[in-house]
Amino acid sequence: MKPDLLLQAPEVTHSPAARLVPNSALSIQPCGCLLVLDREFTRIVQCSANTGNFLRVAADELLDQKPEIALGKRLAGRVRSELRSSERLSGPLSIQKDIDGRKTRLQVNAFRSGMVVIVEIEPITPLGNRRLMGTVNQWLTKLARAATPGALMDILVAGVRDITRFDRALVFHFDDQGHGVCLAENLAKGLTPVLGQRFAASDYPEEQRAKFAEREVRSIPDLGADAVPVFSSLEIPSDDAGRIDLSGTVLRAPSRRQRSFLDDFNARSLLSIAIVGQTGLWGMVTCISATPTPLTPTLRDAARTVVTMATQRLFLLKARIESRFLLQVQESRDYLVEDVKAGLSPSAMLEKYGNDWLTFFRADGLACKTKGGISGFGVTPPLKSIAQIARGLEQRHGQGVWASFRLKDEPVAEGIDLKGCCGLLAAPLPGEDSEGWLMFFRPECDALVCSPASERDLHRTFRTWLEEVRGTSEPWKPVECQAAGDLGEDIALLASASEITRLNEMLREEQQALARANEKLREAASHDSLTGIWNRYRTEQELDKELAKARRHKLPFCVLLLDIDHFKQVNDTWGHEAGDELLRHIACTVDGVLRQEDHIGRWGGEEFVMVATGASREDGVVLAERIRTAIANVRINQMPEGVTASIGVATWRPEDKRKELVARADRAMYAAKTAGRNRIETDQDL
Ligand SMILES: Nc1nc2c(ncn2[C@@H]2O[C@H](COP(=O)(O)OP(=O)(O)OP(=O)(O)O)[C@@H](O)[C@H]2O)c(=O)[nH]1
Repeated sequence: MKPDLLLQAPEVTHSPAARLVPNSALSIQPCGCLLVLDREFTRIVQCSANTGNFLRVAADELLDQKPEIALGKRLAGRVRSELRSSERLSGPLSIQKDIDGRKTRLQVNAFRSGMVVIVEIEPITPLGNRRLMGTVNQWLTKLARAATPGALMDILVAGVRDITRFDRALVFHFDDQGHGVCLAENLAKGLTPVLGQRFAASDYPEEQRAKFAEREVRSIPDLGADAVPVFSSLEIPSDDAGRIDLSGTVLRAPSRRQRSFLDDFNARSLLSIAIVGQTGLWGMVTCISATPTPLTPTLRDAARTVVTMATQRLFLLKARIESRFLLQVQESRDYLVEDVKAGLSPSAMLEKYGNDWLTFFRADGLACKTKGGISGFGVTPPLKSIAQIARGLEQRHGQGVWASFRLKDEPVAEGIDLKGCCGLLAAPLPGEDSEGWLMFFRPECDALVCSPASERDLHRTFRTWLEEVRGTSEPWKPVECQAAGDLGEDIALLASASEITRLNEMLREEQQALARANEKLREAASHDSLTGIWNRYRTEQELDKELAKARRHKLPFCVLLLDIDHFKQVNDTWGHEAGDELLRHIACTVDGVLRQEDHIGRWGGEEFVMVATGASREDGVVLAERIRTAIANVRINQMPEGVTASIGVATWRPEDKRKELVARADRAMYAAKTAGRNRIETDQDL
């Protein structure tokens, strides 16, 4: 038999009762009936066995006939013309039939599925005195006012349950890996909550999720009701049996997976409505009851309207959260511009912004690796591990933002101590020869931390999920990766500015050290290391300056040469160190006696030279006397007795050179020594 035979019903002009051959692959729920027509909508090629209950025409009378027999001329014409230009009716149509003596409205839906058109027919049962419009409006208003996704979900489950009267309404969300979690729940008193319940992606495989996202609504009013077979008038070869896809109709019989899901909850009826985002199935609203719960299409559509509205609001709120997040990061970036100017270091930057960034990026730890080093903030792997990961990223990954929520399985982290960090978002710090990274770390997923109260609470799916996701963190959102990349660019600027500041700082310090060394050298070249006063070289320079000044301005000045008396005995008696100490004290004492413009220098050993500018011989003698008296009063700890000094005073003569002037002072000093020491002599007679 040709494979497309089932679609090619034989031409039948009268309406003899057709032979009923059940299609073993197809069955539906008894709450409605189903017609399968050829693609031109001219022949009923298959139909459910229960058409008589709804359409007043038995299945064998419908098979191979025109759709008008079942739907009436007007409705059939309308369906035919709408399906000429689209895949499905723009909205449900309705017809009225006399069923058991009562006028009953039937909702008719039709859509193309492969090579056939499927028509589903369900009775619209009256709502009694329920005012559905008002109820739906009230929930839509509440949804429109929800300020957070969490509040929105709570309103959604309350609303859907209020409309459908199921025992329990739940919102499940699928994460990027397809793992599910129950985010919101509204349930009748006495039922055990399943809020927070997780289940593994494998429990609801990708393919089924994708299909559900397309058809959006699944309704099983009574799991226990006998399935109704679908008939054809011809034997359908087993290869062709499943060629008609009923997954698009709300009437299809429950699958094994749905049965086991409902068994897990001890439930008898189900309504699921998909929450579909731009990237596919985000989650679903699922209602379940322990008893059969008939749901007229009107109520089902009302629940769907509420879910559709909630879906739009949810994505709006999420978009707002994302844009608030980006704004917060942008604000930090604006501040960073100032920090770049101020030369803030990366570690200071982490101190300044660390807490904010951890909150924005929902991370526990943060690290910044630059050429200058690694700084960490919050809970991170050890700095050594961070350096290893950074090296791995450079070698294996190159430039660009890199993220993982299962770090331990990544080659870049192989054999590295991660200290429990499971997620890493790494943004490169771009630069000429950059080796820098900004890294955010996340711990193991929160849900793994909560341990179930008992083994019984370890629901099968939760246990599977636990096995699948152990060692993973919350995944990183694309918007977080984008923001981290932007932040990385600014931090790269900050890091290089800080590096320049650091180098400048080093340069300045080196310059200062050099200046200090030079100063010391200069000091050493002109000062006596023991007493700190001028040395002989510097004193000679001063003498030359004074001689030139005297010659130019005819201004007299005196040179006093001082020699401590019996200094050898001081050393011999009190030790050399006491001698040094005494020399320091004498230098300091004499310096204190001199006027501001006069100078003292160490001439050698225990000899000192004083230059008294603008001083006459008499002035020189007075000064020498003051110095002699001051020295006689000097005492140091180690030496109770004082010392005396002999001073020679020489006065400038116009023909003087330095040597002659000092020689006269020296001779005068020797004269003082010879005359008995502790006295003053001048060069008057020399
Ligand atoms: N402690 C100490 N002693 C010094 C220093 N420079 C020179 N002397 C000592 O000073 C002493 C000078 O001795 P002399 O030149 O014999 O003269 P004097 O003992 O002072 O006797 P008169 O000058 O004749 O009164 C020597 O013993 C030197 O070793 C010094 O920097 N520290």
